[in-house]
Amino acid sequence: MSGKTFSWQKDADGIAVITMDVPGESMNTLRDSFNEEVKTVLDEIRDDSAVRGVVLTSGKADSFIAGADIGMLDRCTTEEEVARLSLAGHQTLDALSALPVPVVAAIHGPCLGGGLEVALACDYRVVSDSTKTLIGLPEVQLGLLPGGGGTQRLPRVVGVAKALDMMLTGRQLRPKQAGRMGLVDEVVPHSVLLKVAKIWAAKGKRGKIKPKLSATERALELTPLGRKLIYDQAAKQVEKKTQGNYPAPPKIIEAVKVGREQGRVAGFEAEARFFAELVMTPESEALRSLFFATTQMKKESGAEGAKPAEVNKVMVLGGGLMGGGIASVTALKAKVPVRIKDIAETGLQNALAYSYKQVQKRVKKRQMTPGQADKAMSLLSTTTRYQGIKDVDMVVEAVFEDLDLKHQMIKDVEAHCGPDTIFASNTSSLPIGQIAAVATRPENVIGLHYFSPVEQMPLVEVIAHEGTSPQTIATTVAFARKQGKTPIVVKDGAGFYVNRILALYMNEAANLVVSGEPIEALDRALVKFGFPVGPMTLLDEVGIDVGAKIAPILERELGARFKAPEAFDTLLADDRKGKKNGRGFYRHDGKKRGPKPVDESVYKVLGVTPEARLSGEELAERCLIQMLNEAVRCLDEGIIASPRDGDIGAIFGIGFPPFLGGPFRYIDRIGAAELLDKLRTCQERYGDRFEPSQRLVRMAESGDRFYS
Ligand SMILES: C[C@H](O)CC(=O)SCCNC(=O)CCNC(=O)[C@H](O)C(C)(C)COP(=O)(O)OP(=O)(O)OC[C@H]1O[C@@H](n2cnc3c(N)ncnc32)[C@H](O)[C@@H]1OP(=O)(O)O
Repeated sequence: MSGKTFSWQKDADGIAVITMDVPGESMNTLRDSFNEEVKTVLDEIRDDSAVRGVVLTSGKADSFIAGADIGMLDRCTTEEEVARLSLAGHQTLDALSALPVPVVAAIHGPCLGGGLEVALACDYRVVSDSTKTLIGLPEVQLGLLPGGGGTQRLPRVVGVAKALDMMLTGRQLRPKQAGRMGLVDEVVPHSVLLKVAKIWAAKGKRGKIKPKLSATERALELTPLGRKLIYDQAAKQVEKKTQGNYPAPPKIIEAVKVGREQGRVAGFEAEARFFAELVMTPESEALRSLFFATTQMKKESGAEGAKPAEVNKVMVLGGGLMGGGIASVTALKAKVPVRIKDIAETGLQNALAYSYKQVQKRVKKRQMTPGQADKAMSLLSTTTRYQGIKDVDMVVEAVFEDLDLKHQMIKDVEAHCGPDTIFASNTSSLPIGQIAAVATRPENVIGLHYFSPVEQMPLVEVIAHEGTSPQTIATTVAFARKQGKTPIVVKDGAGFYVNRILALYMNEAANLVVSGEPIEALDRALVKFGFPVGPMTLLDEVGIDVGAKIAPILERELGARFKAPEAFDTLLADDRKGKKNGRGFYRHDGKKRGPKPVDESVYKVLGVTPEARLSGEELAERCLIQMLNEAVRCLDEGIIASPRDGDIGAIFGIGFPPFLGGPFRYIDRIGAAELLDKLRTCQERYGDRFEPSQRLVRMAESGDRFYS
């Protein structure tokens, strides 16, 4: 990068406009090297007695500042180096604040992390009402705290409780939300942003900042005892949510507390120190790697050289939970017309109701206007017959896991749709090659595997069988992205990647329950390890019947290590399908929210007396090493193209603990030799399902790692 990032110009009214525009980059990010340049600009402005006010804006079309350059943080090797960066940033922003004239941030586009910290150092903030404008401190998602003064300045502007909420969740606010909170002073159309910012700049320096607080909030915020309640409550919630696995949230609370209770100097000093410590933690390193991985993946087409075709009309076959969800993200996210087909009217009504519920939620949260909701719903239509679909570009089938049924669908679609229509199957276990076997145009057949609940789960697996054309792959990948998903392209094979590694983990959990380990202890152990829910809760959610249906397919295609415990059949014989019929491992008949009690009668059905013999760590480890070993096998067999895809797939598809960076980063962290050792011990004790993969054996010998 060369050239200047900051320039300034004074207008006839004496308002100086500073423009930030990092040369050669699509987005502005903050770097250490800018401090000197900013200092020079501020000196020049201070020396110009004709300047009455300052507006700080971005020269980029659609971004203000997306935060500190994460790559710069990644290159730091010591805490001292990071602390120096943070303190230098504090000095620069203090100098901006200390200008004798009012300073206004004119914000359009992402204003995140260090970007918001810059804006907080200004006297006023004016933002565009564009959907591109996002305001927040997302550092916690990188395992960090705001290190540019955010932990100190935000509480002064919006109050301690709201500041903690923003920093602990990392959530990004829309302009109007930020306005309601008092974080920004005015929300205006983009076209008049600069003009309005200049009016604010002419108003004069702002006096003492007072957060907008309700009477109850004031009672809490303005007394030491009240604030103690806020800190304690936040700490309790953080512990519950993170199980102590993430080091950043407690540091965020501590930095706010030090600043509020011991004063400005102590607060800024604590922030820089904690920031430096956090950048060096393996948790932050893993979370930063996710940012780099997902950014890199956004640019990949899935098939080199192929250009995606436009998808202007979609059909979804099957109006069940998955079909309804797929139709919903197609209409609401991708904004593409979608026709749902089901043999039963009730299925269609349920699918429409699913989308209606989604839009209502958004309207309630003011993420959508009622007009936008109506428009989104108008993109959905239903049918019980193949009609009006000649021009659909993509058909996504989400019917039962039955090969004959899927074959029939391919024949129907080929008979009723055009020659280029893509047939995407949402099968979770059947190899796509087998589904495509009856197709006259197998190049149009592909797997597009969503996870439930579709609107929440960020991953999709795109599965190309041997005959899938590169164009079909590229179109499907681009379309999944339009639906707001992160696609990974995986090779064909039973269970693909995610369900394959999940199946062994779930089987092992079931084996542990069958051996008498208490259900809640097992779930607790894996939640403590960092999974969002335990395996038995997950099985109840997904459906014991679904697990039982997939298991034999995986065993037949992949071998005896996938043999599920016979317990599945025993449970089904007792009519236990999980949450869907209210009979599973847990009781589903009580209150809707909060933890459910274990249905003790399940032990009797399984013929076991529950007794905890293994520790939580041992329980978690036994399930986990099965998942890790199988992930390595998938890499070896080319099911996933890279450790990066395997890590993203496990985190976004299963909820593998993000702070560990995914199975492959985790293996690198503990060492292949250590994992091999654990697998061999289990193989001796429990059998060959624990046989280590060949690649792991080789890596343990050579000391190689997945990531350099
Ligand atoms: C001291 C401070 O407190 C510490 C910090 O500020 S840490 C950083 C906090 N900020 C963040 O976490 C925001 C990270 N960025 C994002 O979430 C998203 O990029 C975004 C919402 C801003 C935009 O998303 P989107 O429009 O999809 O664009 P996206 O493809 O992600 O990014 C565009 C480019 O900007 C880069 N970029 C965005 N934010 C960046 C950042 N903070 N650091 C480095 N690069 C960044 C991306 O790497 C990408 O670069 P490329 O074109 O060379 O590949």
